[in-house]
Amino acid sequence: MATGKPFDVDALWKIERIGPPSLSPDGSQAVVPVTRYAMQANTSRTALWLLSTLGGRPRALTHGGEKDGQPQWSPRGDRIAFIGRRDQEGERDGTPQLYVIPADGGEARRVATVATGVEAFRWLPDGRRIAFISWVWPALRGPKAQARAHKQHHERKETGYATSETLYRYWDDQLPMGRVPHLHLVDVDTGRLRDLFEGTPYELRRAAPDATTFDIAPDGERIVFAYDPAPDKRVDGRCALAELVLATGRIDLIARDADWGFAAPRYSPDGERIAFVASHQERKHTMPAQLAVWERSRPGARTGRWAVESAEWDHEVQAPLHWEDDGQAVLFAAEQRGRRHLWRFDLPDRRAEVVCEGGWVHGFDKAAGTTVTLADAATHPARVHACLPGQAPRRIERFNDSLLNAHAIGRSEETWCTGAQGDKVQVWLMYPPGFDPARKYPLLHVIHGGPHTAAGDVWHYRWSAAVFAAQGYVVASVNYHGSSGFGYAFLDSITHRWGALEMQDIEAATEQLLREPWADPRRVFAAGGSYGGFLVAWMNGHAPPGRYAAYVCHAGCFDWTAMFANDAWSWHVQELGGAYWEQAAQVAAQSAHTFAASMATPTLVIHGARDYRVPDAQGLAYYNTLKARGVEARLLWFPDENHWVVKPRNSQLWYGEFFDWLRRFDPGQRPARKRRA
Ligand SMILES: CSCC[C@H](NC=O)C(=O)N[C@@H](Cc1ccccc1)C(=O)O
Repeated sequence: MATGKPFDVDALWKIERIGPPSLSPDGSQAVVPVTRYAMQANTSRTALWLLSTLGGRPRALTHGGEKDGQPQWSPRGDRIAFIGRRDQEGERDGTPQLYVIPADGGEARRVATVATGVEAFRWLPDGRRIAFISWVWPALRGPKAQARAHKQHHERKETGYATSETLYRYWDDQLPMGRVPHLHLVDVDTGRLRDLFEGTPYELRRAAPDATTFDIAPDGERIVFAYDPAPDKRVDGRCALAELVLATGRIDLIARDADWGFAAPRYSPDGERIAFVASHQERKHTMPAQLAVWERSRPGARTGRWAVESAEWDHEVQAPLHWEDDGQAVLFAAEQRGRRHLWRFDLPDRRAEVVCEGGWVHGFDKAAGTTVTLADAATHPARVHACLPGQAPRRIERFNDSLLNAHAIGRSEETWCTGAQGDKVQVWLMYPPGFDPARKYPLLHVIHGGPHTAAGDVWHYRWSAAVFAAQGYVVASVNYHGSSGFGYAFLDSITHRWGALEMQDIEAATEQLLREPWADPRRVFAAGGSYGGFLVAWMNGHAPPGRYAAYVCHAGCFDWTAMFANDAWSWHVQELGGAYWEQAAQVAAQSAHTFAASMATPTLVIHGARDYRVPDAQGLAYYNTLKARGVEARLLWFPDENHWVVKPRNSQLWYGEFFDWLRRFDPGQRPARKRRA
């Protein structure tokens, strides 16, 4: 018998969300950002916490910041740098800035005022300088000119955005007009700034450049970075690697191949090799990221050769990469059958082994033989574990234990069914707390997006299986054909034929689950976001009427032709097998809107106006189509949310509308509260 209160949206938002850890050089402490939300005020604050890997109690390092994020321990171990937006000496940060704080506590200090803001950074090995990313006007010289331009731009009265760029939006970001991401160097004690790309044609990739896009050599003399050499930057641009010599500013090409895309370079401990991820984009756009290593032709040389190391390993290597101290192996996370583990890839014998098992490993660090991981699972949010040499992993924080102990969370189970083409397809189930197979339960499919992502042993805030199950649903998440983590052939199997195999898999799971004694064929629902939203719209046009009692379509792709308005149009041209003006029939055959005439199942359509990945016109067109056809539909539209609903009060509304909608079409339940207008 499950004990505790039902796990609801309010409990979900009380969880303290832990971010990726950074270890002190001696491995004795980790620093993590922890975000707390206030539902009433609809706000959040992120503070930094120190976690002892040796057994001490967690300690708050910062308190004051609105959002103190991305903490990185300095190589000397004496201080921690982070990015925040704060008040200091009467000056309020207009853009995110770099701060340092003594590692044993004290006041945080702004390192410099960078008018154009700081995106991501890395310490240099001397512990006195930091390399960081800032978006700047490439033709201007010096921080003063940048500051003037930034002020002018900030104060302009016009709101229009004019561009001739191909890539001008990314997910929910409108890329800053006329600015590009440059690497900079700052002296932590003097605040002296230098734009390392000033006067060069170089810039980092424009699609969310982060700290994995560059690395600093162990001797502190060079920086390797990934950049797109094409004059016209695109979301699917193929990056090359180059190395900047700090003393002279010279930039040497490290690896460039028009057929390949490179990312996430990391120097080996001796600085003579660079590990990175490489994907053979020319062969196919779905080709996985593999582990590659570049090696100097002789010590200190500018030239070298690169080779793929993990070609025989049918997994996608996910950044960041981390060299083992002996230079013989590289650590990284990779998915496998609905879980994401931390792996160690041994270079001499090209073999991968799991070093920390998921759940889902979201972050890790390793120093002085100690590894820390940030990992969650379907039944609990992220936790931090430390693994000291020769010891079993040990949890080093208890941020959410008392909250979770007061609530009942259901059981999660990995099952399999026989899906499309006779292939085995994984299905994750989450049962309501106190599940009794002799009773009847509604079934709710929660369909993941991507399509090349996966559901699994992972905690979710926006699609919380724990919250859904607490309302009495058995939640099923099918890793349909196209999902990641099941090998390349499975991932690529849906290319140029979106919709068909995925739906066969979901239907196979429905069929199998309906054979369970607890299942009720009148109470089967399906909900999905983004590509999962596309699939529920597709199902609406293809599944026999009455098969599903109601759908929820969040940020769903409805019409692949109109999707040309999004930020990633060049990708889906490749996925669908052509552009709509060349392959009109092929594109239409994979588009949910083509089957509108068969859509008859009640649907709640949800969309955010600031979603540039799936523009809200997709959701509105779907909703309008259902209304025009006399199909019951409801629209939940957020003017201030993007692809995801991230504000506490909007999330509360989201879950409220979600459950109201399902209850309305559930013969086993009455609506919990009167429906709003
Ligand atoms: C490979 S195409 C889409 C890239 C991307 N995948 C990673 O998540 C994505 O944005 N997927 C969207 C849905 C979508 C699919 C195709 C084109 C645009 C958007 C998602 O499911 O989040």
